Amino acid sequence: MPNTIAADRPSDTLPPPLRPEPESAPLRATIENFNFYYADGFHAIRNVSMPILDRQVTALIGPSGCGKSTLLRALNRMHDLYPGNRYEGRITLLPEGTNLIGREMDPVMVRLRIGMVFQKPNPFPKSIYENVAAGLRVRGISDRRVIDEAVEIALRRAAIWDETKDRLHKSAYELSGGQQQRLCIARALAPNPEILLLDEPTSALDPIATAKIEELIDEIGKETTVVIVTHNMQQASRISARTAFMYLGELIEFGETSQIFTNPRHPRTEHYITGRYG
Ligand SMILES: Nc1ncnc2c1ncn2[C@@H]1O[C@H](COP(=O)(O)OP(=O)(O)OP(=O)(O)O)[C@@H](O)[C@H]1O
Repeated sequence: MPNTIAADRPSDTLPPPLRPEPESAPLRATIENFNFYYADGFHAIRNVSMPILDRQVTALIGPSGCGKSTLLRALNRMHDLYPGNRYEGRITLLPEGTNLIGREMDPVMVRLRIGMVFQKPNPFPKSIYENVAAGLRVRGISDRRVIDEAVEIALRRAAIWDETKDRLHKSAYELSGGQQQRLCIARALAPNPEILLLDEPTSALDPIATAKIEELIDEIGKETTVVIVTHNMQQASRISARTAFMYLGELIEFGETSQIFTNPRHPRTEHYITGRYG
């Protein structure tokens, strides 16, 4: 029972985190020696380096409080909405090589390029159509035909076109929770984000709505780079190509999802996926 032996060891005798192996698959971004400090000085992310594969789904997993959401929110500079938070290191968007956390990079521009969907569906108090059109209007697109087309494409990609095409001008609040979350995914997809961030997008949904969103993420991930935070390990194993396991702000292990779940190399990863803590 190697698990038991490892679990009984004092934590400071466990091996150090494993550095990710070099990737041969095309990359959309790289995170290098990334540290994040909240305004109160708390060092929430500790020297994380990992790749983000192009047009694949990358899952961030780990016990509550390990820093998954903090890392995700760094990718679109959400932390800049609160003064005093501090980034260190580099997050490079490829192929152009822009440092997303560089001082010269306007956080508002980053948020326009990197879309995000939150845990609870949060449609605007507007029509279904206007929710999806909102991101296009912010980017200065006003041609009605262009917007009509983009709204339809985004609703189709979010697998909610059939349910909404006859009531596009009705309030988004008339949709069910699962439909509202698919609408939020459509809203995030409409401007063609370079990366789509999903922060536990199914945690407020029932199993049927969850299954629909998982199918959807699987499809979206074929064309768009997706990073998802999830507590649900079955979800991570079903929909992601790569998994990053975090613990106390550190990246303990990163690898192919099948390897992480069937043959984890670090004892902490093994303890987590076998349900020893979390
Ligand atoms: N605004 C903040 N100021 C200071 N510390 C914070 C702040 N927000 C989060 N933290 C701390 O940062 C650490 C990481 O939090 P984070 O929300 O990223 O974890 P998580 O892995 O996403 O957790 P969960 O799965 O519970 O959502 C936690 O210790 C948390 O208490």
